[in-house]
Amino acid sequence: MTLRFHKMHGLGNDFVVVDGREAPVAIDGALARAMADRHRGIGCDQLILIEESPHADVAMRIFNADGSEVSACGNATRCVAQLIGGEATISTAAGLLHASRTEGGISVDMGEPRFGWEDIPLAFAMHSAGLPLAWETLEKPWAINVGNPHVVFFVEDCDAVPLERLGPLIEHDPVFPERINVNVATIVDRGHLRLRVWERGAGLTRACGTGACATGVIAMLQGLVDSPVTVSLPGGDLSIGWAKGESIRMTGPATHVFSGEAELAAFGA
Ligand SMILES: N[C@H](CCC[C@H](N)C(=O)O)C(=O)O
Repeated sequence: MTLRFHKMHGLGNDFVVVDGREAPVAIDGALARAMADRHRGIGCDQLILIEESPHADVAMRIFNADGSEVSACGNATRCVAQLIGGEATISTAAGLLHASRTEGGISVDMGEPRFGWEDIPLAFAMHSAGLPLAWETLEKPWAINVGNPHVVFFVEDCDAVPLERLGPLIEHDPVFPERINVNVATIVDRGHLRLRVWERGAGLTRACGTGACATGVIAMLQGLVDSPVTVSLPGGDLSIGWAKGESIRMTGPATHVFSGEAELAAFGA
């Protein structure tokens, strides 16, 4: 079977997007892993499957490069919205997301954040204190769910953190039964922070939309930045806006690189 796909990225966080609306495709973790493989497959951080939805323009399923299926991906949400015209409601496992075209690219209402949840039994309410946990120099993280689970560490210089070593230790720590996305952030000023992310199931990425949402909200809750805040990731900038009781608003670019075809058999399917 021939598979059509779109290669896209959000600030270098790259995706293979398969539109299953025309020709339904059965994608499981093994196939996602094979397609995401940068040597034997097409290569991407996440594989994105678009499907029909009875209550939205489209449904979007998200598979990390390791084949794990997850419920939110901010950068991919902007890419899918752009692919289907810019204005879109997108149904995900984390809920119904609304996207619109703006001069900054694509804006997405990412839903309201949640603090403390079943995946992190030790999670404290955000206004009290960070979790009483530490991994070498990284300590007292803040836990937040923005459709997927994140911990956020505020550090003096996020570029100096050995995230390629500490990231997997934290991601796979048993305190996080669903694993975790790991964010290390440095406040620049009240309108700007820098961020690097070790993503659950994908490793170091050039950008993480939900990580920017998670970090921006916690920095606002801690009174460290105003809303909106510019989040500078290795791949570029996102704008994050939020106020208590409201949906997080993420704005940034979405890039279509090329479209292609591949035989499913090439991935061992
Ligand atoms: N690694 C994430 C999914 C992708 C998130 C990221 N690529 C984004 O743009 O939000 C997780 O396992 O929850």
